[in-house]
Amino acid sequence: MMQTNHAAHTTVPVLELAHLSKSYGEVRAVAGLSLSLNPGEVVALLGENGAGKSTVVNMITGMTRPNSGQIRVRGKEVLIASPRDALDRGIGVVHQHYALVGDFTVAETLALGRAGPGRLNRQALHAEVRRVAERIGMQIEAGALIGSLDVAGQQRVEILKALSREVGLLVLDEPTAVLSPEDVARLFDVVRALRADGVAILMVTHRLADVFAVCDRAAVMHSGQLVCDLPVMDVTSEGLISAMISGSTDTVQESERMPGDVMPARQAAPANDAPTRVSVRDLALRRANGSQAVQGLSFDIRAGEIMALAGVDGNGQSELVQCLAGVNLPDGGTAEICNCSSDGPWSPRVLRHAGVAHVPDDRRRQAIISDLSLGANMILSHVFSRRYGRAMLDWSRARDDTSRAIDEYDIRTTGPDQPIGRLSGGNQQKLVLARELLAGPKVILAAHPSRGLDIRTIGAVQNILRQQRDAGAAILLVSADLDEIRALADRVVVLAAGGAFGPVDMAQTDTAQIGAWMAGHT
Ligand SMILES: Nc1ncnc2c1ncn2[C@@H]1O[C@H](COP(=O)(O)OP(=O)(O)OP(=O)(O)O)[C@@H](O)[C@H]1O
Repeated sequence: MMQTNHAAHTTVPVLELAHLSKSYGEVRAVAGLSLSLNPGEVVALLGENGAGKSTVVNMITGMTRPNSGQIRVRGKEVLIASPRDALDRGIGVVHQHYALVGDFTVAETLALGRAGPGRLNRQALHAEVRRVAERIGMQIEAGALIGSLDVAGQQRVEILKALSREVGLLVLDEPTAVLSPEDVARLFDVVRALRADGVAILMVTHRLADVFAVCDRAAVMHSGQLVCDLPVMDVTSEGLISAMISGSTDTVQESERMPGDVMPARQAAPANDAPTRVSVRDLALRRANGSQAVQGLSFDIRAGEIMALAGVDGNGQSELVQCLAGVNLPDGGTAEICNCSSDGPWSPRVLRHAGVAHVPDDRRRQAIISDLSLGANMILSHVFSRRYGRAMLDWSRARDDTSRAIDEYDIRTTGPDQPIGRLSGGNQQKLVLARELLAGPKVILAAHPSRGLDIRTIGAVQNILRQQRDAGAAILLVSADLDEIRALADRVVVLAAGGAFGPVDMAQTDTAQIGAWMAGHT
Protein backbone atom coordinates (compact mmCIF):
# COMPACT_ATOMS: atom_id res chain seq x y z
CA MET A 1 0.00 0.00 0.00
CA MET A 2 1.01 3.58 -0.42
CA GLN A 3 2.30 5.50 2.54
CA THR A 4 -0.29 6.54 5.06
CA ASN A 5 1.85 7.96 7.78
CA HIS A 6 1.72 11.73 7.90
CA ALA A 7 4.83 11.82 10.04
CA ALA A 8 6.63 10.25 7.12
CA HIS A 9 5.99 13.35 4.98
CA THR A 10 9.26 15.12 4.42
CA THR A 11 10.26 18.03 2.29
CA VAL A 12 12.00 15.72 -0.16
CA PRO A 13 9.94 16.02 -3.33
CA VAL A 14 8.26 12.87 -4.58
CA LEU A 15 9.35 13.86 -8.06
CA GLU A 16 11.77 16.43 -9.41
CA LEU A 17 12.26 17.18 -13.07
CA ALA A 18 15.41 19.16 -13.78
CA HIS A 19 16.07 20.79 -17.16
CA LEU A 20 14.21 18.04 -18.96
CA SER A 21 14.15 18.20 -22.76
CA LYS A 22 12.68 16.05 -25.49
CA SER A 23 12.74 16.61 -29.24
CA TYR A 24 11.11 14.70 -32.06
CA GLY A 25 13.27 15.48 -35.07
CA GLU A 26 13.07 19.24 -35.48
CA VAL A 27 10.21 19.61 -33.00
CA ARG A 28 11.24 20.60 -29.46
CA ALA A 29 8.31 19.11 -27.58
CA VAL A 30 9.77 19.90 -24.13
CA ALA A 31 12.61 22.36 -23.59
CA GLY A 32 14.53 22.63 -20.30
CA LEU A 33 11.58 21.98 -18.03
CA SER A 34 12.07 21.95 -14.26
CA LEU A 35 9.21 21.08 -11.94
CA SER A 36 8.90 19.40 -8.57
CA LEU A 37 6.04 17.83 -6.66
CA ASN A 38 5.98 17.45 -2.90
CA PRO A 39 4.07 14.76 -1.03
CA GLY A 40 0.41 15.63 -0.73
CA GLU A 41 0.56 18.32 -3.40
CA VAL A 42 -1.92 18.56 -6.29
CA VAL A 43 -0.36 20.29 -9.29
CA ALA A 44 -2.28 21.20 -12.44
CA LEU A 45 -0.34 20.95 -15.71
CA LEU A 46 -1.89 23.32 -18.22
CA GLY A 47 -1.13 24.45 -21.76
CA GLU A 48 -2.53 24.78 -25.23
CA ASN A 49 -2.73 21.84 -27.61
CA GLY A 50 0.79 20.82 -28.54
CA ALA A 51 2.39 22.69 -25.62
CA GLY A 52 4.17 19.50 -24.48
CA LYS A 53 2.05 18.23 -21.57
CA SER A 54 1.70 14.64 -22.83
CA THR A 55 5.40 14.50 -23.57
CA VAL A 56 6.13 15.41 -19.94
CA VAL A 57 3.69 12.73 -18.76
CA ASN A 58 5.25 10.21 -21.15
CA MET A 59 8.72 10.89 -19.76
CA ILE A 60 7.56 10.60 -16.15
CA THR A 61 5.71 7.36 -16.80
CA GLY A 62 8.38 5.63 -18.84
CA MET A 63 6.63 5.84 -22.20
CA THR A 64 9.46 7.85 -23.71
CA ARG A 65 12.98 8.90 -22.66
CA PRO A 66 14.19 12.48 -22.32
CA ASN A 67 17.07 13.63 -24.53
CA SER A 68 18.59 15.51 -21.63
CA GLY A 69 17.91 16.54 -18.04
CA GLN A 70 17.28 14.53 -14.89
CA ILE A 71 14.37 12.88 -13.20
CA ARG A 72 14.67 12.40 -9.43
CA VAL A 73 12.27 10.25 -7.44
CA ARG A 74 12.40 11.02 -3.69
CA GLY A 75 15.75 12.70 -4.17
CA LYS A 76 17.38 9.90 -6.16
CA GLU A 77 18.20 10.31 -9.83
CA VAL A 78 16.52 7.61 -11.90
CA LEU A 79 16.15 6.48 -15.46
CA ILE A 80 12.57 5.41 -16.02
CA ALA A 81 12.77 2.63 -18.57
CA SER A 82 9.13 1.59 -18.99
CA PRO A 83 5.63 2.10 -17.54
CA ARG A 84 6.21 -0.92 -15.29
CA ASP A 85 9.48 0.59 -14.10
CA ALA A 86 7.60 3.83 -13.33
CA LEU A 87 5.03 1.89 -11.31
CA ASP A 88 7.79 0.05 -9.45
CA ARG A 89 9.16 3.46 -8.50
CA GLY A 90 5.76 4.57 -7.20
CA ILE A 91 4.52 6.53 -10.21
CA GLY A 92 1.03 5.58 -11.36
CA VAL A 93 -0.95 7.06 -14.23
CA VAL A 94 -4.58 7.15 -15.26
CA HIS A 95 -4.71 7.79 -18.99
CA GLN A 96 -7.62 9.28 -20.92
CA HIS A 97 -8.16 6.02 -22.75
CA TYR A 98 -8.73 3.17 -20.39
CA ALA A 99 -7.23 -0.19 -21.28
CA LEU A 100 -9.65 -2.39 -19.35
CA VAL A 101 -11.09 -5.74 -20.34
CA GLY A 102 -14.90 -5.79 -20.24
CA ASP A 103 -15.32 -9.46 -19.27
CA PHE A 104 -13.32 -9.18 -16.04
CA THR A 105 -14.59 -8.04 -12.68
CA VAL A 106 -13.10 -5.08 -10.84
CA ALA A 107 -11.22 -7.41 -8.51
CA GLU A 108 -9.89 -9.55 -11.35
CA THR A 109 -8.71 -6.41 -13.12
CA LEU A 110 -6.59 -5.54 -10.12
CA ALA A 111 -5.10 -9.02 -10.18
CA LEU A 112 -4.25 -8.85 -13.89
CA GLY A 113 -0.60 -8.49 -14.57
CA ARG A 114 0.45 -9.72 -11.15
CA ALA A 115 2.52 -12.81 -10.96
CA GLY A 116 1.65 -15.90 -8.90
CA PRO A 117 -1.54 -17.97 -8.83
CA GLY A 118 -1.86 -17.45 -5.09
CA ARG A 119 -2.78 -13.85 -5.83
CA LEU A 120 -6.02 -14.88 -7.51
CA ASN A 121 -7.75 -15.73 -4.25
CA ARG A 122 -11.17 -14.21 -4.88
CA GLN A 123 -12.00 -13.36 -1.31
CA ALA A 124 -8.64 -11.75 -0.67
CA LEU A 125 -8.94 -9.72 -3.85
CA HIS A 126 -12.43 -8.49 -2.97
CA ALA A 127 -11.20 -7.54 0.47
CA GLU A 128 -8.30 -5.63 -1.05
CA VAL A 129 -10.60 -3.70 -3.40
CA ARG A 130 -12.84 -2.78 -0.48
CA ARG A 131 -9.90 -1.75 1.67
CA VAL A 132 -8.33 0.56 -0.93
CA ALA A 133 -11.71 1.98 -1.97
CA GLU A 134 -12.86 2.65 1.59
CA ARG A 135 -9.65 4.40 2.54
CA ILE A 136 -10.21 7.05 -0.11
CA GLY A 137 -13.99 7.10 0.16
CA MET A 138 -14.54 5.56 -3.27
CA GLN A 139 -17.68 3.64 -4.08
CA ILE A 140 -17.06 0.58 -6.20
CA GLU A 141 -18.24 -3.01 -6.23
CA ALA A 142 -15.42 -5.55 -6.34
CA GLY A 143 -17.54 -8.10 -8.23
CA ALA A 144 -18.90 -5.69 -10.89
CA LEU A 145 -18.04 -6.52 -14.49
CA ILE A 146 -15.94 -3.82 -16.16
CA GLY A 147 -18.23 -3.95 -19.20
CA SER A 148 -21.19 -2.96 -17.03
CA LEU A 149 -19.49 0.18 -15.67
CA ASP A 150 -19.90 3.60 -17.21
CA VAL A 151 -16.87 5.72 -18.00
CA ALA A 152 -16.70 7.21 -14.49
CA GLY A 153 -16.77 3.70 -13.00
CA GLN A 154 -13.98 2.58 -15.30
CA GLN A 155 -11.93 5.60 -14.29
CA ARG A 156 -12.38 4.62 -10.65
CA VAL A 157 -11.04 1.15 -11.48
CA GLU A 158 -7.98 2.68 -13.16
CA ILE A 159 -7.33 4.78 -10.05
CA LEU A 160 -7.76 1.72 -7.83
CA LYS A 161 -5.40 -0.25 -10.05
CA ALA A 162 -2.70 2.36 -9.54
CA LEU A 163 -3.37 2.63 -5.82
CA SER A 164 -3.18 -1.10 -5.26
CA ARG A 165 0.55 -0.53 -5.75
CA GLU A 166 2.62 1.68 -3.53
CA VAL A 167 2.11 4.92 -5.38
CA GLY A 168 3.63 8.21 -4.24
CA LEU A 169 2.71 10.13 -7.39
CA LEU A 170 -0.45 9.72 -9.41
CA VAL A 171 -0.68 11.32 -12.84
CA LEU A 172 -4.24 12.04 -13.97
CA ASP A 173 -4.48 12.84 -17.69
CA GLU A 174 -7.56 15.01 -18.35
CA PRO A 175 -9.57 13.11 -15.74
CA THR A 176 -12.67 15.32 -15.82
CA ALA A 177 -13.13 15.49 -19.60
CA VAL A 178 -15.57 12.59 -19.69
CA LEU A 179 -17.37 12.95 -16.37
CA SER A 180 -20.75 14.32 -15.31
CA PRO A 181 -20.66 17.15 -12.74
CA GLU A 182 -21.62 14.66 -10.02
CA ASP A 183 -18.79 12.32 -11.00
CA VAL A 184 -16.34 15.23 -11.14
CA ALA A 185 -17.28 16.08 -7.54
CA ARG A 186 -16.73 12.43 -6.53
CA LEU A 187 -13.36 12.35 -8.29
CA PHE A 188 -12.29 15.49 -6.46
CA ASP A 189 -13.24 13.90 -3.14
CA VAL A 190 -10.90 11.03 -4.05
CA VAL A 191 -8.16 13.49 -5.01
CA ARG A 192 -8.54 15.26 -1.65
CA ALA A 193 -8.37 11.93 0.20
CA LEU A 194 -5.20 11.03 -1.68
CA ARG A 195 -3.69 14.41 -0.90
CA ALA A 196 -4.44 13.91 2.79
CA ASP A 197 -2.69 10.56 2.48
CA GLY A 198 0.48 12.20 1.19
CA VAL A 199 0.12 11.20 -2.46
CA ALA A 200 1.31 13.84 -4.93
CA ILE A 201 -0.95 14.35 -7.94
CA LEU A 202 -0.11 15.80 -11.33
CA MET A 203 -3.34 16.63 -13.13
CA VAL A 204 -3.22 17.46 -16.84
CA THR A 205 -6.30 19.46 -17.64
CA HIS A 206 -7.82 21.97 -20.03
CA ARG A 207 -10.48 23.00 -17.53
CA LEU A 208 -9.68 25.96 -15.34
CA ALA A 209 -12.53 24.99 -13.02
CA ASP A 210 -10.50 21.87 -12.07
CA VAL A 211 -7.56 24.05 -11.11
CA PHE A 212 -9.53 26.25 -8.75
CA ALA A 213 -11.57 23.38 -7.33
CA VAL A 214 -8.84 21.01 -6.23
CA CYS A 215 -5.29 22.01 -7.18
CA ASP A 216 -2.62 23.59 -4.97
CA ARG A 217 -0.33 24.79 -7.77
CA ALA A 218 -0.76 25.65 -11.42
CA ALA A 219 2.07 24.90 -13.85
CA VAL A 220 1.59 26.26 -17.36
CA MET A 221 3.51 25.12 -20.43
CA HIS A 222 3.92 27.11 -23.60
CA SER A 223 5.85 25.79 -26.62
CA GLY A 224 7.59 23.14 -24.56
CA GLN A 225 8.63 25.47 -21.74
CA LEU A 226 7.29 25.97 -18.26
CA VAL A 227 6.18 29.61 -18.20
CA CYS A 228 4.31 29.74 -14.91
CA ASP A 229 4.44 27.70 -11.71
CA LEU A 230 2.45 29.39 -8.95
CA PRO A 231 0.24 28.57 -5.99
CA VAL A 232 -3.37 28.53 -7.15
CA MET A 233 -4.27 31.20 -4.60
CA ASP A 234 -1.92 33.57 -6.46
CA VAL A 235 -3.36 33.11 -9.97
CA THR A 236 -6.49 34.18 -11.82
CA SER A 237 -8.23 32.58 -14.79
CA GLU A 238 -7.15 35.51 -16.95
CA GLY A 239 -3.52 35.11 -15.90
CA LEU A 240 -3.56 31.38 -16.65
CA ILE A 241 -5.20 31.92 -20.04
CA SER A 242 -2.60 34.57 -20.90
CA ALA A 243 0.22 32.24 -19.89
CA MET A 244 -1.20 29.46 -22.04
CA ILE A 245 -1.76 31.65 -25.08
CA SER A 246 1.25 33.94 -25.03
CA GLY A 247 3.66 32.35 -22.59
CA SER A 248 3.42 35.38 -20.32
CA THR A 249 1.09 36.20 -17.46
CA ASP A 250 0.64 39.71 -18.88
CA THR A 251 -2.77 40.41 -20.32
CA VAL A 252 -3.31 38.84 -23.72
CA GLN A 253 -3.56 41.23 -26.64
CA GLU A 254 -6.89 41.22 -28.47
CA SER A 255 -5.08 40.22 -31.66
CA GLU A 256 -3.82 37.04 -30.00
CA ARG A 257 -7.25 35.81 -29.16
CA MET A 258 -9.13 33.52 -31.46
CA PRO A 259 -12.63 34.42 -32.64
CA GLY A 260 -14.18 31.95 -30.25
CA ASP A 261 -13.29 34.06 -27.25
CA VAL A 262 -16.27 36.24 -27.96
CA MET A 263 -19.53 34.37 -28.01
CA PRO A 264 -21.90 35.80 -30.62
CA ALA A 265 -25.58 35.95 -29.82
CA ARG A 266 -27.91 33.39 -31.40
CA GLN A 267 -28.82 34.79 -34.84
CA ALA A 268 -32.37 33.50 -34.80
CA ALA A 269 -34.28 30.56 -33.43
CA PRO A 270 -34.81 27.85 -36.06
CA ALA A 271 -37.88 28.70 -38.13
CA ASN A 272 -40.94 26.65 -37.28
CA ASP A 273 -41.19 25.56 -40.89
CA ALA A 274 -37.52 24.53 -41.10
CA PRO A 275 -37.35 21.02 -42.52
CA THR A 276 -36.80 18.10 -40.13
CA ARG A 277 -33.44 16.57 -40.95
CA VAL A 278 -33.17 13.91 -38.26
CA SER A 279 -36.10 11.96 -36.90
CA VAL A 280 -35.85 9.16 -34.38
CA ARG A 281 -38.95 7.20 -33.33
CA ASP A 282 -39.18 4.73 -30.48
CA LEU A 283 -35.58 3.75 -31.10
CA ALA A 284 -34.02 0.76 -29.37
CA LEU A 285 -30.28 0.06 -29.58
CA ARG A 286 -28.06 -2.67 -28.21
CA ARG A 287 -24.44 -2.57 -27.16
CA ALA A 288 -21.86 -4.81 -28.83
CA ASN A 289 -22.21 -7.24 -25.90
CA GLY A 290 -25.96 -7.55 -26.55
CA SER A 291 -27.17 -5.51 -23.58
CA GLN A 292 -29.85 -2.86 -24.07
CA ALA A 293 -28.27 0.59 -24.50
CA VAL A 294 -31.28 2.73 -25.44
CA GLN A 295 -35.01 2.11 -25.46
CA GLY A 296 -38.04 4.14 -26.58
CA LEU A 297 -36.02 7.16 -27.70
CA SER A 298 -37.82 9.73 -29.88
CA PHE A 299 -36.74 13.18 -31.05
CA ASP A 300 -36.45 15.37 -34.14
CA ILE A 301 -33.77 17.83 -35.16
CA ARG A 302 -34.67 20.55 -37.63
CA ALA A 303 -32.38 22.39 -40.03
CA GLY A 304 -30.67 25.23 -38.15
CA GLU A 305 -30.94 23.59 -34.75
CA ILE A 306 -28.49 22.11 -32.26
CA MET A 307 -29.79 19.25 -30.15
CA ALA A 308 -27.53 18.25 -27.28
CA LEU A 309 -27.38 14.61 -26.32
CA ALA A 310 -26.14 14.90 -22.77
CA GLY A 311 -24.96 12.14 -20.50
CA VAL A 312 -21.99 10.26 -19.23
CA ASP A 313 -20.39 8.00 -21.83
CA GLY A 314 -21.63 4.43 -21.73
CA ASN A 315 -25.33 5.30 -21.60
CA GLY A 316 -26.05 4.66 -25.27
CA GLN A 317 -24.60 7.79 -26.86
CA SER A 318 -22.01 5.88 -28.93
CA GLU A 319 -24.63 3.38 -30.11
CA LEU A 320 -26.98 6.20 -31.12
CA VAL A 321 -24.34 8.15 -33.03
CA GLN A 322 -23.12 5.01 -34.77
CA CYS A 323 -26.67 4.15 -35.76
CA LEU A 324 -27.29 7.66 -37.13
CA ALA A 325 -23.99 7.47 -39.01
CA GLY A 326 -25.16 4.26 -40.69
CA VAL A 327 -22.68 1.98 -38.93
CA ASN A 328 -25.43 0.05 -37.08
CA LEU A 329 -29.11 -0.64 -37.62
CA PRO A 330 -31.56 0.01 -34.80
CA ASP A 331 -32.72 -2.92 -32.73
CA GLY A 332 -36.25 -1.48 -32.77
CA GLY A 333 -38.03 1.66 -34.01
CA THR A 334 -36.81 3.78 -36.90
CA ALA A 335 -34.35 6.53 -37.69
CA GLU A 336 -34.67 8.91 -40.64
CA ILE A 337 -32.05 11.34 -41.84
CA CYS A 338 -32.40 13.58 -44.89
CA ASN A 339 -35.01 11.29 -46.50
CA CYS A 340 -33.02 8.11 -45.79
CA SER A 341 -34.70 5.60 -43.50
CA SER A 342 -33.25 2.83 -41.39
CA ASP A 343 -35.99 0.66 -42.94
CA GLY A 344 -34.32 1.13 -46.33
CA PRO A 345 -30.70 1.25 -47.47
CA TRP A 346 -28.72 2.40 -44.43
CA SER A 347 -24.94 2.58 -44.42
CA PRO A 348 -22.18 5.15 -43.86
CA ARG A 349 -21.93 5.51 -47.62
CA VAL A 350 -25.65 6.22 -48.08
CA LEU A 351 -25.72 8.69 -45.21
CA ARG A 352 -22.53 10.49 -46.15
CA HIS A 353 -23.97 10.88 -49.61
CA ALA A 354 -27.12 12.37 -48.08
CA GLY A 355 -24.98 15.01 -46.31
CA VAL A 356 -24.15 13.54 -42.92
CA ALA A 357 -20.83 14.44 -41.26
CA HIS A 358 -19.59 12.35 -38.36
CA VAL A 359 -17.10 13.34 -35.65
CA PRO A 360 -16.75 10.04 -33.76
CA ASP A 361 -16.15 9.86 -30.02
CA ASP A 362 -13.17 7.52 -30.27
CA ARG A 363 -10.77 9.51 -32.38
CA ARG A 364 -7.94 7.02 -32.43
CA ARG A 365 -10.02 4.00 -33.40
CA GLN A 366 -12.74 5.53 -35.56
CA ALA A 367 -11.60 8.83 -37.02
CA ILE A 368 -7.95 8.69 -38.05
CA ILE A 369 -5.23 6.39 -39.34
CA SER A 370 -2.18 7.39 -37.32
CA ASP A 371 0.48 6.34 -39.82
CA LEU A 372 -1.08 8.24 -42.70
CA SER A 373 -0.40 11.89 -43.42
CA LEU A 374 -2.77 14.71 -42.57
CA GLY A 375 -3.56 14.96 -46.30
CA ALA A 376 -4.49 11.29 -46.56
CA ASN A 377 -6.58 11.51 -43.42
CA MET A 378 -8.38 14.49 -44.97
CA ILE A 379 -9.44 12.28 -47.86
CA LEU A 380 -10.88 9.51 -45.67
CA SER A 381 -14.37 10.97 -45.23
CA HIS A 382 -14.68 12.19 -48.79
CA VAL A 383 -13.96 9.02 -50.71
CA PHE A 384 -17.62 8.45 -51.55
CA SER A 385 -18.31 12.07 -52.52
CA ARG A 386 -15.51 11.99 -55.08
CA ARG A 387 -14.41 15.41 -53.91
CA TYR A 388 -10.89 14.31 -54.67
CA GLY A 389 -11.55 12.75 -58.06
CA ARG A 390 -13.07 9.61 -59.54
CA ALA A 391 -10.54 7.25 -61.08
CA MET A 392 -7.47 9.37 -60.30
CA LEU A 393 -6.84 10.94 -56.93
CA ASP A 394 -6.79 14.74 -57.04
CA TRP A 395 -3.97 14.90 -54.52
CA SER A 396 -3.28 18.58 -55.01
CA ARG A 397 -6.87 19.47 -54.03
CA ALA A 398 -6.53 17.31 -50.93
CA ARG A 399 -3.28 19.05 -50.03
CA ASP A 400 -4.88 22.47 -50.61
CA ASP A 401 -7.84 21.61 -48.38
CA THR A 402 -5.44 20.31 -45.73
CA SER A 403 -3.24 23.40 -45.87
CA ARG A 404 -6.31 25.62 -45.51
CA ALA A 405 -7.49 23.54 -42.54
CA ILE A 406 -4.05 23.88 -40.94
CA ASP A 407 -4.31 27.68 -41.21
CA GLU A 408 -7.95 28.00 -40.25
CA TYR A 409 -7.81 25.69 -37.26
CA ASP A 410 -4.27 26.65 -36.24
CA ILE A 411 -3.12 23.02 -36.41
CA ARG A 412 0.41 22.65 -35.01
CA THR A 413 2.16 20.48 -37.60
CA THR A 414 5.09 20.48 -39.97
CA GLY A 415 2.61 20.31 -42.89
CA PRO A 416 0.09 18.17 -44.82
CA ASP A 417 2.61 15.34 -45.27
CA GLN A 418 3.28 14.75 -41.56
CA PRO A 419 1.80 11.49 -40.21
CA ILE A 420 -1.18 12.50 -38.10
CA GLY A 421 -0.08 10.21 -35.25
CA ARG A 422 2.82 12.59 -34.58
CA LEU A 423 0.48 15.46 -33.71
CA SER A 424 -0.70 16.18 -30.20
CA GLY A 425 -4.18 14.83 -29.43
CA GLY A 426 -5.86 18.22 -29.67
CA ASN A 427 -4.30 18.94 -33.03
CA GLN A 428 -5.46 15.58 -34.39
CA GLN A 429 -8.97 16.47 -33.26
CA LYS A 430 -8.79 19.79 -35.09
CA LEU A 431 -8.04 18.02 -38.38
CA VAL A 432 -10.96 15.62 -37.88
CA LEU A 433 -13.28 18.59 -37.31
CA ALA A 434 -11.94 20.45 -40.32
CA ARG A 435 -12.43 17.38 -42.50
CA GLU A 436 -15.97 16.69 -41.36
CA LEU A 437 -17.16 20.29 -41.68
CA LEU A 438 -15.45 20.85 -45.01
CA ALA A 439 -18.26 20.19 -47.43
CA GLY A 440 -21.10 22.09 -45.72
CA PRO A 441 -22.92 19.08 -44.27
CA LYS A 442 -26.71 19.02 -43.76
CA VAL A 443 -26.43 16.98 -40.60
CA ILE A 444 -23.51 16.97 -38.17
CA LEU A 445 -23.14 14.18 -35.65
CA ALA A 446 -20.58 15.69 -33.32
CA ALA A 447 -19.51 13.39 -30.49
CA HIS A 448 -17.50 15.37 -27.95
CA PRO A 449 -16.17 17.73 -30.63
CA SER A 450 -14.05 19.72 -28.19
CA ARG A 451 -12.75 16.90 -26.02
CA GLY A 452 -9.01 17.37 -25.59
CA LEU A 453 -9.03 20.84 -27.13
CA ASP A 454 -7.54 23.82 -25.35
CA ILE A 455 -9.68 26.66 -24.12
CA ARG A 456 -8.95 28.92 -27.09
CA THR A 457 -9.67 26.27 -29.69
CA ILE A 458 -12.88 25.25 -27.95
CA GLY A 459 -14.17 28.77 -28.45
CA ALA A 460 -13.23 28.70 -32.13
CA VAL A 461 -14.82 25.28 -32.67
CA GLN A 462 -18.01 26.38 -30.95
CA ASN A 463 -18.18 29.37 -33.26
CA ILE A 464 -17.73 27.13 -36.27
CA LEU A 465 -20.59 24.91 -35.10
CA ARG A 466 -22.77 28.00 -34.65
CA GLN A 467 -21.91 29.13 -38.16
CA GLN A 468 -22.82 25.71 -39.54
CA ARG A 469 -26.10 25.83 -37.61
CA ASP A 470 -26.87 29.30 -38.96
CA ALA A 471 -26.13 27.99 -42.44
CA GLY A 472 -28.89 25.40 -41.91
CA ALA A 473 -27.15 22.33 -40.55
CA ALA A 474 -28.98 20.11 -38.06
CA ILE A 475 -26.50 19.25 -35.34
CA LEU A 476 -26.52 16.46 -32.78
CA LEU A 477 -24.00 17.48 -30.13
CA VAL A 478 -22.99 14.63 -27.84
CA SER A 479 -21.47 16.11 -24.71
CA ALA A 480 -21.03 15.61 -20.99
CA ASP A 481 -19.90 19.22 -20.63
CA LEU A 482 -22.68 21.42 -19.31
CA ASP A 483 -20.86 24.63 -20.25
CA GLU A 484 -20.62 23.45 -23.83
CA ILE A 485 -24.25 22.40 -23.87
CA ARG A 486 -25.35 25.73 -22.44
CA ALA A 487 -23.20 27.62 -24.93
CA LEU A 488 -24.46 25.79 -28.00
CA ALA A 489 -27.67 23.83 -27.66
CA ASP A 490 -31.23 24.84 -28.49
CA ARG A 491 -32.67 21.69 -26.95
CA VAL A 492 -31.33 18.83 -24.90
CA VAL A 493 -32.10 15.17 -24.40
CA VAL A 494 -30.31 13.26 -21.65
CA LEU A 495 -29.45 9.56 -21.73
CA ALA A 496 -28.85 8.07 -18.29
CA ALA A 497 -29.62 4.99 -16.24
CA GLY A 498 -31.05 3.17 -19.28
CA GLY A 499 -33.64 5.88 -19.97
CA ALA A 500 -34.07 9.18 -21.81
CA PHE A 501 -35.03 12.53 -20.28
CA GLY A 502 -36.40 15.20 -22.61
CA PRO A 503 -36.01 16.55 -25.21
CA VAL A 504 -36.57 19.90 -23.59
CA ASP A 505 -35.86 23.48 -24.72
CA MET A 506 -32.73 24.90 -23.11
CA ALA A 507 -34.84 27.92 -22.13
CA GLN A 508 -37.11 25.60 -20.14
CA THR A 509 -34.37 23.97 -18.09
CA ASP A 510 -31.11 24.76 -16.31
CA THR A 511 -27.76 23.12 -15.81
CA ALA A 512 -28.69 21.84 -12.34
CA GLN A 513 -31.63 19.96 -13.83
CA ILE A 514 -29.55 18.57 -16.71
CA GLY A 515 -26.80 17.55 -14.26
CA ALA A 516 -29.38 15.75 -12.11
CA TRP A 517 -30.75 13.89 -15.16
CA MET A 518 -27.21 12.93 -16.16
CA ALA A 519 -26.84 11.37 -12.73
CA GLY A 520 -30.07 9.42 -13.35
CA HIS A 521 -32.26 11.43 -10.96
CA THR A 522 -35.74 12.36 -12.19
N1 LIG B 1 5.76 10.76 -31.45
C1 LIG B 1 5.92 12.01 -31.87
N2 LIG B 1 6.57 12.28 -33.02
C2 LIG B 1 6.74 13.54 -33.45
N3 LIG B 1 6.29 14.64 -32.81
C3 LIG B 1 5.62 14.44 -31.66
C4 LIG B 1 5.39 13.13 -31.14
N4 LIG B 1 4.69 13.25 -29.98
C5 LIG B 1 4.50 14.57 -29.79
N5 LIG B 1 5.06 15.29 -30.80
C6 LIG B 1 5.06 16.76 -30.94
O1 LIG B 1 5.48 17.31 -29.71
C7 LIG B 1 4.75 18.50 -29.44
C8 LIG B 1 4.12 18.41 -28.06
O2 LIG B 1 3.06 17.44 -28.11
P1 LIG B 1 2.29 16.94 -26.82
O3 LIG B 1 1.46 15.77 -27.25
O4 LIG B 1 3.25 16.74 -25.71
O5 LIG B 1 1.36 18.21 -26.51
P2 LIG B 1 0.15 18.37 -25.47
O6 LIG B 1 0.44 19.61 -24.68
O7 LIG B 1 -0.05 17.12 -24.71
O8 LIG B 1 -1.09 18.66 -26.44
P3 LIG B 1 -2.66 18.23 -26.35
O9 LIG B 1 -3.30 19.16 -25.36
O10 LIG B 1 -3.15 18.49 -27.73
O11 LIG B 1 -2.72 16.78 -25.97
C9 LIG B 1 3.74 18.66 -30.56
O12 LIG B 1 4.27 19.58 -31.49
C10 LIG B 1 3.67 17.29 -31.19
O13 LIG B 1 3.37 17.37 -32.56
